[in-house]
Amino acid sequence: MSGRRVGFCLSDKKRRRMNLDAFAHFCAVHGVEVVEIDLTQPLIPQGPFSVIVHKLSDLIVEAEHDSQSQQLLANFQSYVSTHPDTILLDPLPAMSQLLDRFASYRIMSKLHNSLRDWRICSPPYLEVQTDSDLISINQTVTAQDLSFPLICKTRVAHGSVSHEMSLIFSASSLVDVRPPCVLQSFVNHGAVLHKVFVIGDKHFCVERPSLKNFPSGPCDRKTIFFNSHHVSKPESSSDLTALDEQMPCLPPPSSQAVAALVRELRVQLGMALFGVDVIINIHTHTLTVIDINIFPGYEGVPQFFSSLLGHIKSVLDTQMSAGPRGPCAGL
Ligand SMILES: Nc1ncnc2c1ncn2[C@@H]1O[C@H](COP(=O)(O)OP(=O)(O)OP(=O)(O)O)[C@@H](O)[C@H]1O
Ligand SMILES: O=P(O)(O)O[C@H]1[C@H](O)[C@H](O)[C@H](OP(=O)(O)O)[C@@H](OP(=O)(O)O)[C@@H]1O
Ligand SMILES: [Mg+2]
Repeated sequence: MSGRRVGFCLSDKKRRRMNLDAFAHFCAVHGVEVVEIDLTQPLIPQGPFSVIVHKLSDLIVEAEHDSQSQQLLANFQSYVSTHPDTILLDPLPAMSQLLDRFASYRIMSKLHNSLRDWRICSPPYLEVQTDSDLISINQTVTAQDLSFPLICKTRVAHGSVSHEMSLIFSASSLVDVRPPCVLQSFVNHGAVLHKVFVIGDKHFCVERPSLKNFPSGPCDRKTIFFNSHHVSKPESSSDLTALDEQMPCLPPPSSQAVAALVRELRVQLGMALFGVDVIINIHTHTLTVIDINIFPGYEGVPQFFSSLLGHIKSVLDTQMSAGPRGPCAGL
């Protein structure tokens, strides 16, 4: 596939985490040139690009309050809009919806209906927008059928702040809620998380440590504050992830149900590179979706490089057979 230049726009952290240098070598062997895009420089001289793979989540979040980030993002958006034949993985509007847990949790809550046959759901949750929402929050928790413990997550879904969470065990501890955030019913799942990593029409399931079970219902226990990156990384191990009592092993999620979930989310999100966090309810064995991530780490997926290059080739082949057209989404 000669003459194909794939631009990458990643933070330094993400570039190191995905080992972009190694991916560039892998692609070069297969006749694809990988180019790192410098957003601080004019983009046109750096192009042209057949595909741009990016994770601009940090920049989009920073652009909310930083003029320099706003300018960098505007430059990128201007380049993309004036180069409709450059395929974006993934489209910025699709990515932006997953930066906001209010938006991503609305998508998750619809899965209950669209995937009813597969008994897939997501936990009841509550959007807490402002401090004034806290005045009636106890009544709202009850009215929205949430059950203690509750897990409290920031509205912002990506970036270092987004992983600071808390477990709230009773109404009296709702004073620990810091809006804007979501409150989600905690679902006992035996301290096992199933990460579903999606790359185009492929997906890979990876088991990870997870929060242990807690007694259902309100209890007089102090709020637990934790960072999710200390709970569900491959090496995570703490009092929070060690079960207090033995329990029978749960069956893994059905591969057909996971495939149905991925198919539905690919359509709902209009994205190719995302992760879905799934747990199995220990009481109902229901497949429960608790989180969706933009361009995750794909740790534990040895096929990541070949799958990503395969997807890049497939979207280019599709574009080639369709001929030049307007703004392209990298679906
Ligand atoms: N509703 C829930 N019920 C039970 N456990 C939960 C629930 N929500 C989150 N958790 C636990 O908290 C961990 C972090 O939650 P979540 O994935 O929403 O955070 P995150 O910061 O978006 O994580 P990441 O971005 O690393 O995927 C999960 O891996 C799981 O162990
Ligand atoms: O934009 P951020 O840093 O929040 O993206 C995170 C993402 O939310 C997930 O935490 C990823 O972890 P996995 O879901 O386990 O892949 C992180 O990937 P990692 O390679 O940095 O652990 C992203 O950074
Ligand atoms: Mg998660």
